[in-house]
Amino acid sequence: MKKISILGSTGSIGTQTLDVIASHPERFEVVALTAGSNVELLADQARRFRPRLVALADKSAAERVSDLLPPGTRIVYGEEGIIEAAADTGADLVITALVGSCGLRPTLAAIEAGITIGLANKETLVTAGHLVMQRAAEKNVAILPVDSEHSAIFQCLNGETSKEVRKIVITASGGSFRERTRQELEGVTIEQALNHPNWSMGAKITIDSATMVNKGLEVIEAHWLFGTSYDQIEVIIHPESIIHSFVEFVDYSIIAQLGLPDMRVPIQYALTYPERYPNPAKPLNLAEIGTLNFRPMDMERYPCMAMAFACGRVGGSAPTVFNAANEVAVARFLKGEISFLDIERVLEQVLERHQVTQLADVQAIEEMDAWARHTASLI
Ligand SMILES: NC(=O)C1=CN([C@@H]2O[C@H](COP(=O)(O)OP(=O)(O)OC[C@H]3O[C@@H](n4cnc5c(N)ncnc54)[C@H](OP(=O)(O)O)[C@@H]3O)[C@@H](O)[C@H]2O)C=CC1
Ligand SMILES: CC(=O)[C@@H](O)[C@H](O)COP(=O)(O)O
Ligand SMILES: [Mn+2]
Repeated sequence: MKKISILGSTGSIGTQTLDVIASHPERFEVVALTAGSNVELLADQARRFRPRLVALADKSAAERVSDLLPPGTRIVYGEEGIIEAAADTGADLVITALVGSCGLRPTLAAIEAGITIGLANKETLVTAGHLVMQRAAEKNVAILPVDSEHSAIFQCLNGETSKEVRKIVITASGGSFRERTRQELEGVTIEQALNHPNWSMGAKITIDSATMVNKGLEVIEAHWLFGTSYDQIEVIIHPESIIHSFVEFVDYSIIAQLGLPDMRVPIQYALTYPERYPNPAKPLNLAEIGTLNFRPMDMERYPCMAMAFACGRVGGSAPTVFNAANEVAVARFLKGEISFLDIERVLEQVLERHQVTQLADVQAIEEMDAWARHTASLI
């Protein structure tokens, strides 16, 4: 039995991870589950999967959950609690499905404990890719991608080295507003922005998809996961989200990974790697789909894509600032404080005020993250 800890079990990735686990009860044991504040769903999951420990970010939520849990379940809270769930419950694999850079310390703690990471929480790699990848290499810890594009690239590479790769091509759906011009983005609503054409996901990543920040974060994530230079990473729009990404090798062979847009496929691959098992998802029928479409990325239509590439290339503190400012801008948009187009204005203005520096440790990352959040909250 592989022992699994899920950070963010009540979210979109977390619940789908439990879905996959439930379809292979003989292979997996859930040892820890964590949530922000969703007491009812976490308690329900705990009654079903019987983890040794549950953690809630929110202390009052942790107090409320105790009556709802099976006897003997340990309850912890706060960042320390999430870290305990990541590193101290005997897990073989931690699925990091928290949203935002709050995933950084728990991920590093799991790496310190020598636990394999199934990484959905891309913000962790964007904000501190150099620290995470260096420590994972030193501790000989595998970081298995859960993000659909990165799982695709990982499967296409299949162990081939970066010197054989000509380029990595990440596909983008184009998001909720892909058929709109920039002028038509004025006045779009939260509800419209949350209506992703292909994927059902948490609110933050759905907005990121609409602004194309998601793809920008994924470019930086790919750089760290696969050691690819930014010149070797390309993004194209593929509205059907059937090809999840592809790799072109030096001999111009292209290997792609295809499937219906269902996160249970990449989630399961991380859970069972290096093996493959039947999946609760549906098979892809290309004859039924008939046509797949592609168009080039338009950096003027999607300026956040250009900003992300620039931040990745500059390196140092730039991706940390880009990520933190975006987290605040998206939260403000979702609260109705700023408009959709203001998200990119906030990003531009925070980056303009930022002077790039090197961030040597987690404390430096967190200080820069706090500066960017504060600045983004004032624009
Ligand atoms: N959803 C998807 O299909 C995909 C997601 N990803 C990435 O996976 C990650 C998770 O995304 P998604 O599942 O959509 O997000 P959701 O918003 O659906 O879920 C987030 C999870 O994190 C918990 N959480 C939120 N804030 C905190 C906090 N401050 N401290 C501790 N826990 C917290 C939530 O708890 P609660 O429920 O209590 O609020 C919930 O369990 C993101 O990084 C995203 O970019 C990548 C590829 C696809
Ligand atoms: C499912 C997944 O991995 C998301 O990151 C998805 O890629 C979002 O789609 P787009 O950002 O391409 O719209
Ligand atoms: Mn993705």
